[in-house]
Amino acid sequence: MSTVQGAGTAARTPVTVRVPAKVNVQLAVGGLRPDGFHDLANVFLAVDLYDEVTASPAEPGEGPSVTCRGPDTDQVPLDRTNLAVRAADALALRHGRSPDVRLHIRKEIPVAGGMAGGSADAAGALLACDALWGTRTPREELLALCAELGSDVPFSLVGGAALGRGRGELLTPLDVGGSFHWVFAVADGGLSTPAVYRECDRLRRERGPGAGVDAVPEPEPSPVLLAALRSGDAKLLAANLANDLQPAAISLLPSLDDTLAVGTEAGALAALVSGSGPTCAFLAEDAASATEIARVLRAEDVCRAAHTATGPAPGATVLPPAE
Ligand SMILES: C[C@](O)(CO)[C@H](O)COP(=O)(O)OP(=O)(O)OC[C@H]1O[C@@H](n2ccc(N)nc2=O)[C@H](O)[C@@H]1O
Ligand SMILES: Nc1ncnc2c1ncn2[C@@H]1O[C@H](COP(=O)(O)OP(=O)(O)OP(=O)(O)O)[C@@H](O)[C@H]1O
Repeated sequence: MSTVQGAGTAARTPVTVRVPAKVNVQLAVGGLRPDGFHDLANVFLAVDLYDEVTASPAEPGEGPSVTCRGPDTDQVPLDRTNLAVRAADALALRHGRSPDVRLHIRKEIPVAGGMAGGSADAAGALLACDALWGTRTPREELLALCAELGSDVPFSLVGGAALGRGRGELLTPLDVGGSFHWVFAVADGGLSTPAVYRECDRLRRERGPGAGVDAVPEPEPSPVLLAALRSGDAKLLAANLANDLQPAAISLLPSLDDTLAVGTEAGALAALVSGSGPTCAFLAEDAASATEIARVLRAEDVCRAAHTATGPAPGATVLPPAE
């Protein structure tokens, strides 16, 4: 049996971790910071649309490799820049060991869709490699590694619902009093997150001095929105959904306006762009309404795919070994 020095026992069989997508029910974006990030009040909700990351043993010195299956995975890099590989590298460095692992990603989360797909894979790979290598990294250290890998990655690990401050990595868990029904309309192609933040700054600058990027207020979570989550009140949540990146995403991809309008016409309580987009999110009254909204979105041909999902969903979870 192989063991890792100063740590637990390494697994000889593959470890699979399931990780949820997210929707931002509030995304309040502050001014541009000197480090190139924006301060946020970011209210995350995890939904039950999942990627699965499997970590399998590799030969000593082989290093990390990754394969990926699912829609649009031709856009996912399979080299050292893949976020799952970067996570394996970061964990191995932390433990002073060689990052020998074969990673496989089963992808359901839209690629470059504003639903934290790459972040989910990073969180999944961290947890899967930690179990495979028996490195038993304390939760706080895993969260710190997640934050190094990306602003959304800590939330992918914890799931549920949380308020993200700072650049989104400083999390406070939130109580949720029920399950919310969603429909996600996946666009053809993706949007680059940095490009959407840049466009947000540009639009603010365009509004002129005094109203533009220099006069952005401190982002704050909405107390009414947090109360809606706590009570599980879908109508109250719908009335308070807000995404400061939405005008920027629509400016870069104007057809999103049509997608949002079609889902609203089909009976959604509210519609918004998910994070940096271009996936559009529709909050539905119940499961039947969600199914109907998804049907109409597909029939009207305003998206490449429409998925129903519910949230909150659990964060990254090690699955029991397959029989
Ligand atoms: C849009 C959201 O998905 C909402 O949850 C996130 O803010 C984006 O999180 P992410 O994809 O994990 O982003 P990161 O990998 O940390 O950063 C990518 C780029 O997005 C921009 N970025 C990201 C987060 C943030 N608070 N401010 C930013 O301006 C920066 O240009 C940064 O270089
Ligand atoms: N494992 C991965 N899965 C998907 N994309 C990845 C991965 N690793 C690296 N990438 C790169 O990251 C880019 C962003 O993809 P991702 O799916 O994370 O976007 P996103 O969901 O919009 O992110 P977020 O919502 O966190 O801003 C992709 O275009 C791809 O080049």
